Amino acid sequence: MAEFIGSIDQGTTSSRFLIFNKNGEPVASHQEEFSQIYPQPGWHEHDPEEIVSSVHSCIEGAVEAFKKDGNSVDSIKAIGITNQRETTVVWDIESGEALYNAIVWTDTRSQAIVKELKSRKGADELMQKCGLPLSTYPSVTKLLWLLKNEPKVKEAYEKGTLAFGTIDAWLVYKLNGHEKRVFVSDPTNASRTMFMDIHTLKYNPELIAFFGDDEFDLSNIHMPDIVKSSDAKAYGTINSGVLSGFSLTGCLGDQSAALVGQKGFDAGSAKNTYGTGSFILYNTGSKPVISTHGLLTTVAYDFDGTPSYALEGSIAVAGSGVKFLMNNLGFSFDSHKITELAGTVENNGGLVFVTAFSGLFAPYWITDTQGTIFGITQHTQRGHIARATLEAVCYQTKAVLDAMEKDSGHPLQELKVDGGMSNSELCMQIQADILAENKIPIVRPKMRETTALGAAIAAGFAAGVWKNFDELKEINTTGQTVFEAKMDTKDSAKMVKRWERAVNMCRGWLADDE
Ligand SMILES: Nc1ncnc2c1ncn2[C@@H]1O[C@H](COP(=O)(O)OP(=O)(O)O)[C@@H](O)[C@H]1O
Ligand SMILES: O=P(O)(O)OC[C@H](O)CO
Repeated sequence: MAEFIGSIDQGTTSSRFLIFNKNGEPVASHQEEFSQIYPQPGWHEHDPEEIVSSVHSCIEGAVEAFKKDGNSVDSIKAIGITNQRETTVVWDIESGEALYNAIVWTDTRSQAIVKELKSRKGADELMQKCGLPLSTYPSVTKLLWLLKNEPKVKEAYEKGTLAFGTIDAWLVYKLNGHEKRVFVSDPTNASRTMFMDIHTLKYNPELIAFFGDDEFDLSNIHMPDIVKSSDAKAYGTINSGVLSGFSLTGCLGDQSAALVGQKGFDAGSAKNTYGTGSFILYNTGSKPVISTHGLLTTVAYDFDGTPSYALEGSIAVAGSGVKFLMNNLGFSFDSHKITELAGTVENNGGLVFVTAFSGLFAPYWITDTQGTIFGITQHTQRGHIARATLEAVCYQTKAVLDAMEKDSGHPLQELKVDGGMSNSELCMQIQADILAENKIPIVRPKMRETTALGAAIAAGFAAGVWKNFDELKEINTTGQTVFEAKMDTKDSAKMVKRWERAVNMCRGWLADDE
């Protein structure tokens, strides 16, 4: 009988469930968007219960389509999970009830907390221990904000019932059902909290102590056990719905999952996923490389207790810039149309849009700035703004790749791409043009659900559907599109220079008391 693997992909803007065959082809899928809550400037929340219900509903939708095609549910051998990372959920371990909305990775409300943490003794050593710089991005600063500002969270802390987890841990806990108390996280997710030692893949008591204070001892908070990304038992089973009783056997943060789905298993391979944000991961092999050029160190995957690591360039705004033009400025109702609009002009007309809605992440890490458009004249059209929005992510990608080259000492051979925004031919051509001097081809696979595929691979390994990387070699190799620079290197360099000038000019916009 044919074997299939299910994959839950819980992203920032939507949840999906896909069912893959052994050749890595999706045979059924269902996707649902859920509410984006922006209570104040810089704040971004999700309803944790809505996230769980959207996942259940995607499973029902995809399985229904799967059955309609004459397949039997019993042929689904395993289920994997992949998820938006850093997004923080707190709940009461006694009741299983969430105590606050999930604080999303993009949220910048913890800026004052970050500033205070930076002044603490030992702040300079954090990077060496956990691979992440202090910023509003990792989960820990969101957790601290919740402890200090939300009475229900403080109350649970005082009772000793406060549970903290990222979306993977929350989903696994809820899909298993509260009664079972399956409370686990994989290293690719746990490495984004700042509590995990990047060298040992275990919680580091020194890190946990660093973030505590006289009021809060963080070692008293329930945190998920860190287990391998591929594990036949640790993630439990789904307890309700059409896949009730089916095992969850793999879990990867979405960016790691995309690297796996792109089969970036060799040191030196790299991918960029242009989703809500854009995240470049460069496989560094079995040793963590601590960046000296503004990148993060993260776990690529840990299938068998011998982890692979990656250097990461995290860009906060990619597709969310496109959504901003649609939802806030009313440019269009469809992402695809934004690309069309960008194509109505020949170039950016002198416009640079620094899309620093959450400050600027890698490799700049500028916190005292906000989104800024430079170069508006009476010549400026909506098309220029659309184009500058696409270009912004491409410039940041170049800056990240240059940093990667410096950290690794090796120029990149090719950049594999995926994610919603990679559907835009224009955006991918702009990316190749902006990388003209680097001469890096952009390689886009035909099947672009690589994040979901990565989680399916993690789950499939534990269930014995695949046994090694060699068996995956042929998956998703036909029908790739390669984008190469068409722009003159000098023109490309001029554009990049103007971007860098804009980045420098937008520093310091936010005053200390803001
Ligand atoms: N043709 C397109 N041109 C530009 N942006 C696009 C296009 N198609 C999708 N997007 C953008 O991609 C994002 C969704 O990508 P996806 O990989 O599903 O993200 P996530 O996993 O973060 O939810 C949205 O922000 C959307 O606006
Ligand atoms: O939702 P995405 O695909 O932009 O990914 C979110 C990242 O995991 C945040 O670190």
